[in-house]
Amino acid sequence: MVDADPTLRPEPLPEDHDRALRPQGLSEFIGQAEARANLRIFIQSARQRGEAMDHTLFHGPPGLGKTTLAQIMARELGVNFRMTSGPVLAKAGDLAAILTNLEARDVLFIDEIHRLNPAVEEVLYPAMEDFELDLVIGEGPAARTVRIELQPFTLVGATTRMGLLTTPLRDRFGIPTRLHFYTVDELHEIVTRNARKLGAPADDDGAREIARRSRGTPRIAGRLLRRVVDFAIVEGDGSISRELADGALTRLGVDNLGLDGADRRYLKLIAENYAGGPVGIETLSAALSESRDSLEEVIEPYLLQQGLIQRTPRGRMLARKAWAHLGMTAPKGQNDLFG
Ligand SMILES: Nc1ncnc2c1ncn2[C@@H]1O[C@H](COP(=O)(O)OP(=O)(O)OP(=O)(O)O)[C@@H](O)[C@H]1O
Ligand SMILES: [Mg+2]
Repeated sequence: MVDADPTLRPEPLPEDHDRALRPQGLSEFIGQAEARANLRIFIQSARQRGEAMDHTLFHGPPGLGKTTLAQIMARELGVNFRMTSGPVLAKAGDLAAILTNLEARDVLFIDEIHRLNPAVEEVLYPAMEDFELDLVIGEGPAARTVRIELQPFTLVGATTRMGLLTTPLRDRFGIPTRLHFYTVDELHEIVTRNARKLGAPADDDGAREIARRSRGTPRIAGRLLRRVVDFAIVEGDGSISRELADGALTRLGVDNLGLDGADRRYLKLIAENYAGGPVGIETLSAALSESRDSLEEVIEPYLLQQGLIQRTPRGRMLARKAWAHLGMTAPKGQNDLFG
């Protein structure tokens, strides 16, 4: 991962904490039409009943708006937003401290909820189901359990790995919501709006060029836009045309499908060293010095969605489109597999 530009990966960077570009309400949130329409109903119903909204789980690849939607929910419900994450909650007591401080109907957001420690997860079950906390006080023979009543609250969980959630946890979410990659049109709208907010207007083709090369992901669109704005200010007239966007993105190593160095290295490895596959994920992970998790969570979802690779029981295989994209010819027999 030496030559990959880290600004192109969808992991949160400090600039995400700059809230300038984050949509504040459901009506400002572009895309995810189905999720948005359903949330609107559930939020309004909870408000009319004066009750805590049901627990909600957002799952999908990084950078699609899980955290943003959780914040929007709290704002639209008119309640406090409390945020923590699976790996941060080391002990049951850490979670208990947060739960006992919630006010009625608050939203508690737990990011990376698939990484909860099992002892912490145990505490969460009765809290989610009955708004109760069973705490063990003291140690040894003197230990006793006390039950604490909690205020009704809404747990919003987010995960990039739905498959790693335990069944009892998954079953306690009344509103499981899958987020999908954005269409180019949706990203086009997001880029156009954000370019205006950043004071560097993009024309239609300029915004579309950035949208096309953002891997279906608003976080990447935001990052690429900021870099293109830099080029527009320093080397252009401060506005974004297709030529300017294309030049800037190419210099950033983002190709015309939106793939960056890490994506291309993944594809090339399978092409050049494994004749197009199938090759196991552990082998790829070792050869690329990338964790299996980051291959599965960050790199592969978009390659799969684009039809560049396929997952088979025997491993990953390049699809015909990937050979064409790499400018290479598939070995004989390969094309028969992918019509
Ligand atoms: N629908 C949208 N419209 C405009 N901007 C969006 C939208 N969704 C997300 N964004 C922007 O994309 C960035 C990433 O969103 P967010 O942090 O919510 O993603 P996430 O799914 O929580 O990612 P992760 O899985 O890495 O935590 C934010 O800067 C946010 O402002
Ligand atoms: Mg997030």
